[in-house]
Amino acid sequence: MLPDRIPADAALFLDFDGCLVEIAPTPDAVRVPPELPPVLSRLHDRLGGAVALISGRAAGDLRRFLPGFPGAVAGSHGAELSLPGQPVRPVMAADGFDVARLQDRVRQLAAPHPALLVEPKPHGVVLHYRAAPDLGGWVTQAMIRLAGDYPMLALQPAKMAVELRPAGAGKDRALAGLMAQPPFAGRLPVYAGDDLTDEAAIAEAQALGGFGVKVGPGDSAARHRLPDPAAVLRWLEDAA
Ligand SMILES: O=P(O)(O)OC[C@H]1O[C@H](O[C@H]2O[C@H](CO)[C@@H](O)[C@H](O)[C@H]2O)[C@H](O)[C@@H](O)[C@@H]1O
Repeated sequence: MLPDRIPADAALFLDFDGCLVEIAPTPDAVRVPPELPPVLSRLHDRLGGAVALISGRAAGDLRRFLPGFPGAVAGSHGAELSLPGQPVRPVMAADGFDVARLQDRVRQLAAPHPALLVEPKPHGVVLHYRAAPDLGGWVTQAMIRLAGDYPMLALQPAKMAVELRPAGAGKDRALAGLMAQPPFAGRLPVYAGDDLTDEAAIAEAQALGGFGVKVGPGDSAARHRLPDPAAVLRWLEDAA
């Protein structure tokens, strides 16, 4: 079912890849539609500043793609927070391991397979197999084995990728944390996202009396659905 117009008392939480931008062959190849930044700015004004991005991406990465975005950004699945005008800060960095060493170990794993792509993150690492889908099973097993050495990290399957991220992080916790503070507190949480990692945040938004919007195909607990990022943009434009 298509979502209604975004209510004026909404707190709007948006995923990035697959929701605001189409999935691309590599993380750096995504294209931000030119209409998107002004629409996000207008919505930010209209909703009293209660618009945030909640993404698996590093927060700095998101600020680079949307440099003028005036709202809050929760990055690395909520392990980092970037409030407007403030530097990115860790919310729950996983302690007790050397992140550079972990990233080196993943690079070594990937070395025999040049089509694999290693994406280092401030608190973890992603191994992408979009350019070699046949290696998906191998990547998953290799990352599961590696995860055994890192109890403070959680294995996060994603679209054509497997990630190790801080075990305590989660988009649901990021949403709950923002909803506890101004300008989000007291508003109706609305969360839109396309991936498995978004389901916890969709459930959290709905548990707090709001609603979730699943973008694209696949099972979801969301009450509403939009087919793709182009439809998300139209939905945002209608309310901006
Ligand atoms: O939470 P999101 O904003 O949806 O971010 C999830 C992950 O997105 C990126 O990877 C995915 O998108 C890439 C670009 O379209 C694609 O090439 C890749 O196959 C997808 O898995 C990003 O690179 C990750 O860090 C995010 O966790």
